[in-house]
Amino acid sequence: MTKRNDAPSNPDRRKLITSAAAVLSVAALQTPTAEAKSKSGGTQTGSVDVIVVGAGLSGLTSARELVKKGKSVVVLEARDRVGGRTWTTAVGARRYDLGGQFVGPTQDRIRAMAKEFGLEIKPVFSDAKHIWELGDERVEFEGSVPALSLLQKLDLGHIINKMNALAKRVGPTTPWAVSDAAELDAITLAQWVKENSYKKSSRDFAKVMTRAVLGVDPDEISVLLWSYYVAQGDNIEMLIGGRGGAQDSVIEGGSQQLSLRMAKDLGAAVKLSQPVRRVMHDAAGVTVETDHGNWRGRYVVMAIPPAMNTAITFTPSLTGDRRDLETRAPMGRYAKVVITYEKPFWRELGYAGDVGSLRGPVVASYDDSSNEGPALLGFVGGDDERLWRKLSAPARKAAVLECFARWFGSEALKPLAYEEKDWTVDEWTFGGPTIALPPGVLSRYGAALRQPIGRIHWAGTEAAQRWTGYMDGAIRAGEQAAADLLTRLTK
Ligand SMILES: Cc1cc2nc3c(=O)[nH]c(=O)nc-3n(C[C@H](O)[C@H](O)[C@H](O)COP(=O)(O)OP(=O)(O)OC[C@H]3O[C@@H](n4cnc5c(N)ncnc54)[C@H](O)[C@@H]3O)c2cc1C
Repeated sequence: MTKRNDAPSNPDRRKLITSAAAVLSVAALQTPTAEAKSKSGGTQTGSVDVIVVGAGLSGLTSARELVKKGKSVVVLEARDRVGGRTWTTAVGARRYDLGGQFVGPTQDRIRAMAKEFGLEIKPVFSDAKHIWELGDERVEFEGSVPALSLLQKLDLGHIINKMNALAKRVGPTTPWAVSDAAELDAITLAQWVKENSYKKSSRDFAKVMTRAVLGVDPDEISVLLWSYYVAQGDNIEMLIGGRGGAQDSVIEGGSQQLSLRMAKDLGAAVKLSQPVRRVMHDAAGVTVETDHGNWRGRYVVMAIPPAMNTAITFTPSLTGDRRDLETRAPMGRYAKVVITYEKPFWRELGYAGDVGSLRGPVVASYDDSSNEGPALLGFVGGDDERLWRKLSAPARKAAVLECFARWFGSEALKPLAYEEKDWTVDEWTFGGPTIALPPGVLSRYGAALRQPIGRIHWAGTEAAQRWTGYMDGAIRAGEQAAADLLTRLTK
C-alpha cells in the first residue's frame, strides 16, 4: 500500500483541503441512502457532481480542479495506490521512480504543480561523455552532437530538419485536420525514414528514438502519429534531449509525490482498489459500477488510457469513432530498470551515464543518482522488450547488467540492488509510456481522443493538447476536462 504521509504546508492548500472537506460533507448529505439499491441492482454508494475514473496525475488533477470550484467528486482507482504510470518505490534500501520521471524545460504545468507542493526539480547529471551504440559501432562524444562521420551527420540532420518541419505543419492539436492527413497516416515512420535518408545510421537512429520515446519500432507507427507527437513536444531535439530537452530534470524524491499530495488533499474522495466495471449513462446522469458498489454522478471523467476503456462495459455501448479508436490504440511495449550502486563509477570514468543503443535489450540509459545515492536507469522498449519479456527473471537481470558492463565496465556487474517494472504486462496500463497508433488510426479517429460523449468526458495524457504521453500532458488533460465540466455544471 502506498504511504500518504505529507502534511499540508501553505495557506492555499489548507483552503483547498477545507473546501474539499466541505464539499465532501455536502456530497455525503446528498447520498440517497448508504445502502439504497441503484437502478442497476448494485449497492448505491454515493452521489456526486463528477465521478473520476483513474487516480493517475490526470484524474487527480481533474478532481482537484473541480473541488477547488466547490464541486463534489469521487475518484475511483483500480490499484491499491494512486499515481498510475508514476510509481516511486523501493529499490533495495532506497526509493526511485519506476515509471514517469523526467521533466523538461517547457513542461510548465508539471513544473507549476511541483513548485506549488514545494518539491525540488533537479537537473540530471549529464556534463560528461555520452555513448551511442548503433550496430557494432560505438561512438563517444561530449555536448549534444554525436561524433558521426560528416556524411552521417548531414543525413541525420536532413531527416531531423525534415521531420521537425512536418511536425510544425501537422501541429499539436488537430493532426487529423491537415489536408494530407490520410496520406501521412498511410505510411509508417520506417517507410518515411527510408525514403528520406541515405545512411543506415539515420535509420538506426530512428529505431533508438522510437523505442526510447514510445516503446515501439518505427514500422509500427504512422508518420502522422509521430509528427503529431513531435509537435506536442516542440521538436525532435526537445523530445530526445537530455540537458535542455524532455530528459532535463527530475523531481527529487520521485514523481509519484504529486499524486500522493493531490490524493492527500482530496482525502476520502479517493477510493482505492475499486476497479470500475461498468458505466451507465443517459441524459439524466451516469452510474458507475465498481466491485464495491455504484456511484451516481452528473458527469464522469474517464482518466485512463484509451485501450483500458475496452475492459469496461458502457451502457449504452460506445459505438462509432470512440470505440474504433479504443480498439486500435495499443500502448508501447515499455519496461524500466533501476540499478543502485555504492559509488557512481561511470562518472569516475568520465561518462554521463546516458546511452542510446540498438544492441539491446536496454535502448536508453541515464544517470539516476539522487539524494538517495548513485544509480543508473534504463529503458527496454519496442521489439527488444518483446524478446526480453520472455526470459526468466534472472536472465532478464543478467541481460540488463551486461549492457551496463559493456558501456561502463565490469563494476556495473556489482549492483547494490536491481529492480525492473515491465509496464507492458501491467494489468491497469497495458504498456507505456503512452499510445502508439499504427497507420490509419489518427487521421480517422483522432478527434475522438477528446470529444465528450454525452456525459462522458475524456482525460488522461492521451487527451492532451500539449505534451501528450508525458506527465505534463496528463496534468493538462486533467485541467482541460475539469474546465469543460465546470462550464457544463454552471449552465
Ligand atoms: C516506464 C515509464 C516511463 C515514463 N517516463 C516518463 C518521463 O520520464 N516523463 C514523463 O513526463 N512521462 C513519462 N512517462 C509517461 C507518464 O508516466 C504518463 O504520461 C502519465 O503518468 C500518465 O498519467 P495519466 O493520469 O494520464 O494515466 P495513468 O497514470 O495511467 O492513470 C490512470 C489510472 O487509472 C487506473 N485505472 C485503469 N483502469 C481502471 C478502471 N477500470 N477502474 C479504475 N481505475 C482504473 C490505473 O490504475 C491508473 O492509476 C513514463 C511512463 C512509463 C510507463
